[in-house]
Amino acid sequence: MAETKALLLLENFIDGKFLPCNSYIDSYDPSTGEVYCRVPNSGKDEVEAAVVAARAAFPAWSSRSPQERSQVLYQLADLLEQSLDVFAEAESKDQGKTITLARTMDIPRSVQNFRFFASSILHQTAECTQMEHQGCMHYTVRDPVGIAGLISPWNLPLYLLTWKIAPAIAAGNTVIAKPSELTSVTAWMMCKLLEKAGVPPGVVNIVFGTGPRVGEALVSHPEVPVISFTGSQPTAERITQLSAPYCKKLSLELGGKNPAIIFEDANLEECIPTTIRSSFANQGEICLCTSRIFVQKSIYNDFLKRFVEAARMWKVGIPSDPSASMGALISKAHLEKVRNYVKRACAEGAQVLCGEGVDKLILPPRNQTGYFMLPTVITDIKDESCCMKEEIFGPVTCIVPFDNEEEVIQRANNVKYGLAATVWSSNVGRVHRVAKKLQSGLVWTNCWLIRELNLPFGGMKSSGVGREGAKESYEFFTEVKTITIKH
Ligand SMILES: NC(=O)c1ccc[n+]([C@@H]2O[C@H](COP(=O)([O-])OP(=O)(O)OC[C@H]3O[C@@H](n4cnc5c(N)ncnc54)[C@H](O)[C@@H]3O)[C@@H](O)[C@H]2O)c1
Ligand SMILES: N/C(=C\C=C\C=O)C(=O)O
Repeated sequence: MAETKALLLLENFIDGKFLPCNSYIDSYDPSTGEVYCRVPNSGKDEVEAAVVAARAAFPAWSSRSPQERSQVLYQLADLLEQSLDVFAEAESKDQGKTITLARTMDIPRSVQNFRFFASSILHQTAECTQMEHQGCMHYTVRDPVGIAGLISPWNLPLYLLTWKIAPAIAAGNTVIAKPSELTSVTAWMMCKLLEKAGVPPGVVNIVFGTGPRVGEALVSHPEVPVISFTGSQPTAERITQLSAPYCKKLSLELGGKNPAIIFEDANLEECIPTTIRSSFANQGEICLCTSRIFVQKSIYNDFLKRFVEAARMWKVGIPSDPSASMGALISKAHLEKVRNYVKRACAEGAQVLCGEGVDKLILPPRNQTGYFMLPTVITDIKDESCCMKEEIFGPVTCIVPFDNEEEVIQRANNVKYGLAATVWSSNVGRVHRVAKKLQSGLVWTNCWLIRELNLPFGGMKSSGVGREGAKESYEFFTEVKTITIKH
């Protein structure tokens, strides 16, 4: 681990080698607000070097059998798992999330991403049809696209980066990945495992830095025909514009304004703790987090009281505290943005029942400059309010009453996003009916964030374009060809 003046110094990883950069940017520890790491401020030159390496590595890597590539992915998964604790500590320090979440979700899921695609690549099949009246058969073949550009956000750094790297290289592509400049450490640590896992130089290249500099250089490079992006909607718009002249293949996984719909026959013993988690896990910084809770009128007051009591028990603490439920938000700017939403809601006449501006946050002296915020519950708020329409991406959730099924479906759908929803009811017919009518790429009923990696993941409307999953990622990272044989 290279360090200068006690700061962690990251390097780009290109062609199997760690390379210094001409300039660096500061990266902050969200729990203290202090600079603790320096991240390469890469640009066009670094992307060019990565393209040269990825291009050279492509013929040999894409010619390997799926079985051979699969073995490499399994090796990488094992190595990552052997270092689970150090990766979890690094992710927690870099991102601000609790060590418990990093240890039980982020890093195990990163390991699982490699194992899952190591397995699923062995089970992909082609299509074949007959046209007997014309004496023809038709079949498809798939080939890796080439060099894939992978751009990921700061909220689930290694989890989301490996969710892209694993399917891309399993399908035979070589990749250039750009993690968020705010959370680059675990991606850099992973590079140290690649050689031992048997990943040849140039197959995985990682260039660090900001979106406008290195992200745009990657998206605009003519030799990178496929871009998989997870992040915000405004950035997706920019990426779409930049890649349009090259007709690039794009996968866009974007934000959400996710509703929870709670009917009067819901099992509140399960619903309340799960909805607390779906609202506040990872400081509310998960694209799938609930931020609008619709509760049927007959149980509204009871729900509100119990939910606020539970929110007050959701402990905010320093990320390394294993008993903390919530750590620090990602940055000072983001904390300000989230707080501003609460201020705007108050100005519109909404009530803040707990959290920001109501309860006192107690932190050790060293962490008082960190980016912490209490879980915040807002009510008496109109559906048209910015807090009910825009993605806040922080520990803020709004609770409103509803009368009936038809009304709540219409209100839940009345936002530009369509990523994830939860429905709580013990009436099986209603659960199916409502799930079908929601404009949402994912609907969890009587649960949240139970992931089946085989099935399509992604959003409708402004929440994205395309899906990720066993079949979907394979199709995205390959080009299909239809061959007709006349006999
Ligand atoms: N749907 C999903 O699966 C999913 C998952 C996680 C996060 N998200 C969304 O991501 C957002 C939060 O992440 P964020 O703040 O890091 O998003 P962001 O769009 O600011 O950044 C995401 C990535 O894009 C890069 N980037 C920024 N500008 C760029 C540009 N002009 N060209 C190329 N790359 C650029 C960033 O450096 C970063 O690596 C939220 O909207 C959240 O909902 C969606
Ligand atoms: N892509 C996935 C989750 C995204 C979360 C966003 O913050 C996944 O579980 O595969």
